[in-house]
Amino acid sequence: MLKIDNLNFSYGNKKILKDFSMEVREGERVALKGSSGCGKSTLLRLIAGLEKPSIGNIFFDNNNVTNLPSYKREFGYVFQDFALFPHLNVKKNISYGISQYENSKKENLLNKYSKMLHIDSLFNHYPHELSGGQKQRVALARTLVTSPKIILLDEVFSALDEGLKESVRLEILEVLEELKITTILVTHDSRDAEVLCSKIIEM
Ligand SMILES: Nc1ncnc2c1ncn2[C@@H]1O[C@H](COP(=O)(O)OP(=O)(O)OP(=O)(O)O)[C@@H](O)[C@H]1O
Repeated sequence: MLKIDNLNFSYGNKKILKDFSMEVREGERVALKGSSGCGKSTLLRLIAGLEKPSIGNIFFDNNNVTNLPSYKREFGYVFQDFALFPHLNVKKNISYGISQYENSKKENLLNKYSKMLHIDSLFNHYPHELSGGQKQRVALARTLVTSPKIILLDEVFSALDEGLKESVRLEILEVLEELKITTILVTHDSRDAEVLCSKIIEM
């Protein structure tokens, strides 16, 4: 369903990706692993449409989306640092991307994903009042309410304490399995890849 075909990308004259190809089937969860600086986040940015390849194509459901702007791809991207809006409470952070929806639809989505991720009691809190694991779940909920066709997770566990990581991984796994959402996870941690993904691609 997602096909990356012969992608090349450089920052200036520094080559980051050379003839990179991969395929991800619908509902599959794939981990991209590799050493620091090998281009994992860059590949996610290319898939999301935040960067454009110099050569190569990205196909989604047999459509060439290489030149499609990011918002038209409808892929969800959860950043490493979660990038929550500090001046908005949890409820407003989560509903940010669906503010144009009518109220009942918005409330339904908000409630569904907040319950699923156990953050429905935190609606009035602000990001600085949340733990790392709570911030991560808010960031995930904010992306999931938009019903993305694919979810791109960039090192989303790396900011968490070791003691918390495993339980958060398992919780997130449960949600992704329930939704059967196609997922691409960037990580340098083998355990993230083992727990969450059925396929691991070494870059
Ligand atoms: N905006 C940029 N301008 C120039 N070079 C960049 C830019 N962003 C990243 N790079 C470089 O591109 C290379 C790939 O970066 P990228 O963030 O994709 O790596 P990564 O595999 O995700 O690394 P990490 O595991 O450390 O997050 C690195 O050498 C990085 O320094």
